[in-house]
Amino acid sequence: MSSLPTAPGFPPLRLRRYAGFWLTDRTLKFLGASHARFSPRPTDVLLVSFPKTGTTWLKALAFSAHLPSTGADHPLHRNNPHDLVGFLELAGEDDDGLIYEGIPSPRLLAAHLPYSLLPHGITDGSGGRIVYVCRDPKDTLFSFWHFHEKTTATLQRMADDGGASSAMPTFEEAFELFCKGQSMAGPQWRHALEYWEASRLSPDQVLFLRYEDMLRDPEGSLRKMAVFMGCPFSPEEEETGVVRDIVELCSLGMLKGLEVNRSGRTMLGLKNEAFFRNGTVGDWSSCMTPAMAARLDGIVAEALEGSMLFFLKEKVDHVLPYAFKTGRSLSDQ
Ligand SMILES: Nc1ncnc2c1ncn2[C@@H]1O[C@H](COP(=O)(O)OS(=O)(=O)O)[C@@H](OP(=O)(O)O)[C@H]1O
Repeated sequence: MSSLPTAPGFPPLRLRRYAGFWLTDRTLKFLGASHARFSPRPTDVLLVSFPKTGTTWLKALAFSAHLPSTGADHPLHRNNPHDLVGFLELAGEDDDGLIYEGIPSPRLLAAHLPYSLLPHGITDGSGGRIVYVCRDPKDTLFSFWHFHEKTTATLQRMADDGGASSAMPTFEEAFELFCKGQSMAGPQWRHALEYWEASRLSPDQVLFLRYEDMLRDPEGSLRKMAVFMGCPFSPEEEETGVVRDIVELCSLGMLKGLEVNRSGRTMLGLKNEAFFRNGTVGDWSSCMTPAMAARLDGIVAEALEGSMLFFLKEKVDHVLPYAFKTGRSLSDQ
């Protein structure tokens, strides 16, 4: 680790560049152990996201799709989604590495790791399916900014790197770091591109979703996920409105209002309330000037030029900032 390039990141944690990504010391420290100790199963479903792109929502929806009802005894009424679907990265931190071994199949797990840094047993096609969600980088940064305000102290404790700064950077400073890709698991565009390429090469193994599309059509997105995860809704469930009920239960307004999310903390010590804010598209415009937005859009477009995934500013119902086109592979860049 000490030989890797190091730099400050946003949130203000020391990051090291490894295999093209900026990772925290904590992630790097346990990465090898996570690979060694985690045994993928063909029935696993892994929910992957860059931080602040829809992880919490994806966890709630995927978890609920596996349950028969949304009644008062539903675990989401008493648990934050992060405590129902654990992060794969934590397997390396567990002393005996068995935290996920006791979960019966099919297991539902999550990760913020780039595709190229997932355990090989997952990416070689024998380790189950991956659902990936991506989001407009401008909204991602804005969301991170607000999350950071609420969680600085805990994030620093979690970082465990001694290199964290306690100072809250200005939005402009955070923007500069984000533009350089210096955020947890950044750059975001490279993270998304790896999963986009994997989804094109292996559509049965990787489902690529967009947060903006999920907002526009939550029921359709949930159905798509359920089919992909191997638990499609039956005609009876459709008839009784299960899809609508799950979407309602997992909506931002509903989850945010639950007592557990207003007062509790996740198992990692983060305030539950910090995971729920506005959940909209285009919030970035309250903090980012048009010039800043154009610069970030330009950086992303340039980084992805000629590749398979393009983030473009498109105004289709104000929720489709992306367009995709085919081109050369990431490995060619
Ligand atoms: N249920 C639901 N529906 C829609 N949107 C939701 C939901 N839950 C969380 N959010 C919004 O997602 C943003 C947080 O991102 P993540 O969940 O990826 O955060 S984390 O990586 O798990 O820390 C953050 O976005 P912003 O509102 O833009 O900050 C949350 O408000």
